Amino acid sequence: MTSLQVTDDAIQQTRELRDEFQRFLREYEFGMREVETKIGILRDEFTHHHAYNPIEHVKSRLKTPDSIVEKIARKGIAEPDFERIRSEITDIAGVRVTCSFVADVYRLFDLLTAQDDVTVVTVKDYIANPKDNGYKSLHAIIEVPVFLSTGALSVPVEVQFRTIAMDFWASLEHKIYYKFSNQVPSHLVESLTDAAEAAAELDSRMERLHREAHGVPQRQLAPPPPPHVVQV
Ligand SMILES: Nc1nc2c(ncn2[C@@H]2O[C@H](COP(=O)(O)OP(=O)(O)OP(=O)(O)O)[C@@H](O)[C@H]2O)c(=O)[nH]1
Ligand SMILES: Nc1ncnc2c1ncn2[C@@H]1O[C@H](COP(=O)(O)OP(=O)(O)OP(=O)(O)O)[C@@H](O)[C@H]1O
Repeated sequence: MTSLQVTDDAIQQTRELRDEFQRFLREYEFGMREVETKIGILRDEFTHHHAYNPIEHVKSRLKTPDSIVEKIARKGIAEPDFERIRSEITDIAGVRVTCSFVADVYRLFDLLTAQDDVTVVTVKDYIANPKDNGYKSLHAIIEVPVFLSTGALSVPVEVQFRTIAMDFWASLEHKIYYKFSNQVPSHLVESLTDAAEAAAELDSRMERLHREAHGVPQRQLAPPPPPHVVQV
């Protein structure tokens, strides 16, 4: 049996790499918390001043080290260092905002991205342009400042805005793909696409109902995205 010789130097280097990785992830956690705070303030302000809460729920997640490593491999990043990972993987910090209605999705997006300290990096409007499988959501990579003892840092955060119906569909679709290890039988793929249409129809009906009940003028459904939205 061969014995593994681990030198003190190697142990020290491994510890330093671990510490650096933890520091790296912490920056994203801080960025995520900044965005959570911004969304929380918008929700509270809406609730108090407009007697209406456009947000159903907010879910945040920090990508796990395993998921980061898997994505590095998938993207074919040959010699990953922290700088490379920072520039290539922009969804290490993620916040998902689930809204009641499609109009609220765009309203929240506008209110968040109009803030002075928020920089919009990319926007993918999968509501105006759903994916072939029927996936709908509005995605934005934004950068927010984080103030550390060493100075200010700009941290990218992926924010996904969607309705409850879109969220329900996406979560089921994700589970089905996981269950079949991405080899989903074609009849299920078709059913999922049909279900996405049914979810979109439900969104429209619920929004119409809501507007009628509150005496709000009906809007043209499937509105043109705001001018600063980059189409996919
Ligand atoms: N359930 C489900 N989620 C999706 C789908 N497409 C995108 N998403 C979610 O949205 C995230 C980002 O998707 P995109 O904005 O299209 O990003 P991308 O083109 O995959 O680019 P990378 O993030 O660089 O891989 C994914 O990590 C998922 O969380 C889909 O078809 N089904
Ligand atoms: N921006 C986000 N906000 C909140 N949750 C998210 C966000 N993006 C993904 N998630 C959720 O986090 C969980 C794990 O995601 P993970 O980082 O492993 O993969 P992913 O981001 O969905 O995909 P990929 O690795 O292709 O980017 C899943 O349940 C996913 O729905």
